[in-house]
Amino acid sequence: MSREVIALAGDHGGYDLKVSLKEYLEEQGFEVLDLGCHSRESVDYPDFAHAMADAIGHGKAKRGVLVCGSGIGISIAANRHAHIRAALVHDRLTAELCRQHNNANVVVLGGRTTGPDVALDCLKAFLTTEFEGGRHQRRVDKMS
Ligand SMILES: O=C(CO)[C@H](O)[C@H](O)[C@H](O)COP(=O)(O)O
Repeated sequence: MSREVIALAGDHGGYDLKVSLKEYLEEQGFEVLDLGCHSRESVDYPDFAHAMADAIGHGKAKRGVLVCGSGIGISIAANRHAHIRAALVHDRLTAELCRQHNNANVVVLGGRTTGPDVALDCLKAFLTTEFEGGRHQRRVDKMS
């Protein structure tokens, strides 16, 4: 059986967190499409948000994880793409809700704002929580 591909990208502010999330995803058996960045050297977060949107838009992955310093800039950039529903989350509850109510296809974390243990908990919730559909589907449909 083929492994699910999870796309992963972020800027220098999220680099350390990206490394630990990548390790977790690989341990869990996911194939990680690492879109960079690949060091702590300063880069521009929109480049990585757009790379994520391209990867999902071209069917290379269905779900993705973005990280920057706060998670804010990279969320704004990613959500400029109509097919992306990127949710900046800060705890398990917001990570669950972004799936249950918003059918988020990208979870966003802040490497300078969220500790690694909480970030990992958010990622686990994002990966395992189903969209509830129903009234939420109607609202998601109205976004596009
Ligand atoms: O986009 C952001 C804030 O909205 C991210 O946190 C960036 O990682 C941050 O702006 C980068 O800042 P730096 O001073 O260039 O490291």
